[in-house]
Amino acid sequence: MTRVTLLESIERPEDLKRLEPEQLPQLAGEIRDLLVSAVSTNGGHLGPNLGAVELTIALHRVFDSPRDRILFDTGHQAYVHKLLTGRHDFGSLRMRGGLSGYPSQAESEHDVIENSHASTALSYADGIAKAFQLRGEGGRFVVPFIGDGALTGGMAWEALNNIAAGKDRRVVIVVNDNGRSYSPTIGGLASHLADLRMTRGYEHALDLIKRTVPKAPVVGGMAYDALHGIKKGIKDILQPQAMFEDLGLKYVGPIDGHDEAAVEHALRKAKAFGGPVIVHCITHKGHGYAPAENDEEENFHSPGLFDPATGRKLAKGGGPSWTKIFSEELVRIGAERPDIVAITAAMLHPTGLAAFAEVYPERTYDVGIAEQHAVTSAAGLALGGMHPVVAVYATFLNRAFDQLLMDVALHKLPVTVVLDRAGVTGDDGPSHNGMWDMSILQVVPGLRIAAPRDGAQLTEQLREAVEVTDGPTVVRFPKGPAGDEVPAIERTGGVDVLSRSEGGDVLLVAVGAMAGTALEAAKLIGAHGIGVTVVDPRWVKPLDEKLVGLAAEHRLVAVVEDNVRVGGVGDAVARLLRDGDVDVPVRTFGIPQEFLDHAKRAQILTDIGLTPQGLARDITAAISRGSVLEPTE
Ligand SMILES: Cc1ncc(C[n+]2csc(CCOP(=O)(O)OP(=O)(O)O)c2C)c(N)n1
Ligand SMILES: CC(=O)[C@@H](O)[C@H](O)COP(=O)(O)O
Ligand SMILES: [Mg+2]
Repeated sequence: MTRVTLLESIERPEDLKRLEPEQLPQLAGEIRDLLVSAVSTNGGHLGPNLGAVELTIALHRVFDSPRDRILFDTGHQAYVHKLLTGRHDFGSLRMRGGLSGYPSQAESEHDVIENSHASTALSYADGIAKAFQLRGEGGRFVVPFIGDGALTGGMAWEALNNIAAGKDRRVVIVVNDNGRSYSPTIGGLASHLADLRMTRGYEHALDLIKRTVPKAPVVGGMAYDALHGIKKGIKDILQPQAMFEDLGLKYVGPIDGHDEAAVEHALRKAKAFGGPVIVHCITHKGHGYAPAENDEEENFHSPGLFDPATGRKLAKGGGPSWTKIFSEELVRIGAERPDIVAITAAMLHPTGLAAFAEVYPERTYDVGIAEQHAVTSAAGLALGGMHPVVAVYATFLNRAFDQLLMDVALHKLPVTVVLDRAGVTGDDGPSHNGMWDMSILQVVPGLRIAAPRDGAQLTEQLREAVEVTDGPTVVRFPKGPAGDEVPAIERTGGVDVLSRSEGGDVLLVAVGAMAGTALEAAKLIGAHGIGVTVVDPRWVKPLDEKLVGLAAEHRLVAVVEDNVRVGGVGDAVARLLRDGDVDVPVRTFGIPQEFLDHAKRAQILTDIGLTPQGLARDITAAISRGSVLEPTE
């Protein structure tokens, strides 16, 4: 007879509410064991979820999801929420068809925000609270759960400004303050939160007073006045939450976020307040699993596969990653160029800037989860004579499009943006794929885009990019190992010819890291007697005019890119040929115009035909029919 664990008995939040307080530590332990086991085999986020166990238990015991809406900012810390709302199959975590690593409306009525981009939850909360009020449902609570890192994002402060204006809207903001994004959270807000953390005794002192006041013999108003005076004194001396209260937000805290009873007590106080409240909880990222608790190198935020017994990470294999190659080359460039400075948006290690920061700490800036500020502060640095390198994941650049367009490109400033995780990333779900950059950036006047095909080209094109002085440059590459070098047989203008074959049927334009796939596809197509020439444009904006002459020698141009087809490099090639009066049909092979469900990168590339076999099949079909298959969008 297998012992039914407490967790197995919880299918709905109501089951959780029925547990006795003394059962909750056992439940928390079971949850932590499951989190370590599941993430060690499937990947995902461990530190953030280990730190959110007691908080999430308390949230679901105090509030009534889904009547009350509990929102998770960024969503990477929602595994406990999933477990407490009946989703226990964590063996399927991040697998195709299995549990998403983020909230998913398709999975549960308890889930709201699917977007993994940080700093959005408070804006959603403001909107939902307004809707509740307009619909006469003002008694429902909206409970955004936001990390200290996400709180450094500008949207969060835009939202706080608006939430504070809704005095009678039931918004209970839970700040999960573990002092870290990946790295320790930076900036003035972080130090203010740290001040709040330093007054941990503040809330206990107040609670102590409250607990003693009813018991104190009532000797007229004197006792109350005396105690009230002590409370006011404590507030004046210890009260550091002026910032929030000056915004018009009631502040409760700081609370020990691993003391489930204390969190429940604070949440019930906040619930009773009847207006917008901030409940500031102090937690420890990785709490309850030693290897994740002492995570100075940010290894357990999103650890990949590891041995749960020791915490030792399992080797990923496959040779140096694109990120590592970029990281090492930037250090070399930094030694030659004192004007080079590096900027990260709270992702120093994941974007490979840690090595540069190690050598040039005074030339490295972590601006918090604030991509918009990162880009416009880079414009400022460029105006001051520096050449900033802003390293972000491609999907997060969407946040800073206007800043790149109007603060950098309009002023023709020398800023280099390095986009890691460009293209399909896969198991972090639809909002993490870096699949839009080569489309949205097409419209930025004067901006240049490099898509290196291998590590050697990454170092070469990064150097070319930082040499540009009359406008922004972008260098984009995918997640994971850079793989083998892909040599060119010749360079014509700025275009590298990777393979030629007789017959001149197809000009296959391979964009960036798709070069290896394109060469394999060319071999498969060649077996059908179809001549394929494979070229790498290297810089995909602006495109090199040499492509016009090369296209004119062929019957079909096929463009392969790890980007959405709409408005991508394929469309730019078609425009180039039209402008050059070359009437050769162009077929684009890329990512369809849809949000991609989570799965492994390889699975998704297979689904969308971006494999040697898929490309050979589709290109052969196109050339055989002699037709132009318009991109189906
Ligand atoms: C706009 C944006 N930039 C960067 C990221 C990458 N990212 C994911 S989680 C994270 C740190 C979040 O820190 P915090 O909000 O404090 O949550 P914690 O992990 O500490 O629980 C970052 C920077 C993101 N999700 N969204
Ligand atoms: C939630 C988030 O934005 C990141 O933590 C994301 O999971 C990145 O994962 P990789 O660094 O493994 O690409
Ligand atoms: Mg944090």
